[in-house]
Amino acid sequence: MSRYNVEQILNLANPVMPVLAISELDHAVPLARALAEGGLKVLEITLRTAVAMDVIALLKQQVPEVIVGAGTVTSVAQLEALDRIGCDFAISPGTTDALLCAGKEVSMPYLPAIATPSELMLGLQHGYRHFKFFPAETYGGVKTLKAMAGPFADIRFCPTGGISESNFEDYLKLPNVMCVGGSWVAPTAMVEAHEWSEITRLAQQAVAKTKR
Ligand SMILES: O=C(O)C(=O)C[C@H](O)[C@H](O)COP(=O)(O)O
Repeated sequence: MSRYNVEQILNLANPVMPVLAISELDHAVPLARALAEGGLKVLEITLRTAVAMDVIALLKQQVPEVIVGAGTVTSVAQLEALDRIGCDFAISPGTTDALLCAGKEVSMPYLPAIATPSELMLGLQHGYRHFKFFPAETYGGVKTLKAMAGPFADIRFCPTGGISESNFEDYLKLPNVMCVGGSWVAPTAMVEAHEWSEITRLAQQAVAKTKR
């Protein structure tokens, strides 16, 4: 059983859930520690790299202060494999009927993504109340989320995709947004150059901005 439910995870992720595509296993621990030190403790490890599953298992073992989630979950087989290795939560960039069903059976929280009202309504039918909104900027960003708050007032979102230091605060002002997701707090060039203290600074900057 995961330590947290989806509501707690999204609350703890505020203001930003770093979206990470880690290509070298050696980067995982220092990167997670750098982000945690900066105040960002809920991480989305995308399954876009060959080592992603190993990264998740390693972080679960060695960095207990972070909450380790998986992103880019596109199949039920992946969801079940993540559950077996004790991942804390799973996120998809979209969803399918099969994933919505399987997400209710696994022991960790599953966050499906939507981009339209019809996709949202399919998720509602399956009992979901929290969604990733992806790709946020391309699908109307803040304006779309404001429109969704009319018919779907009690639904909460984690918008992701195209969000950066320059616009994340606009999203966090919305009552239906619990946190945003973004890769800007851990740029690939900084990770490759092992600039861990710079990454801590980016994380601190995001946290400080939202406390003003
Ligand atoms: O891989 C996934 O599962 C995704 O859902 C995509 C990521 O969340 C976005 O690619 C992050 O967006 P950026 O912050 O614009 O880089």
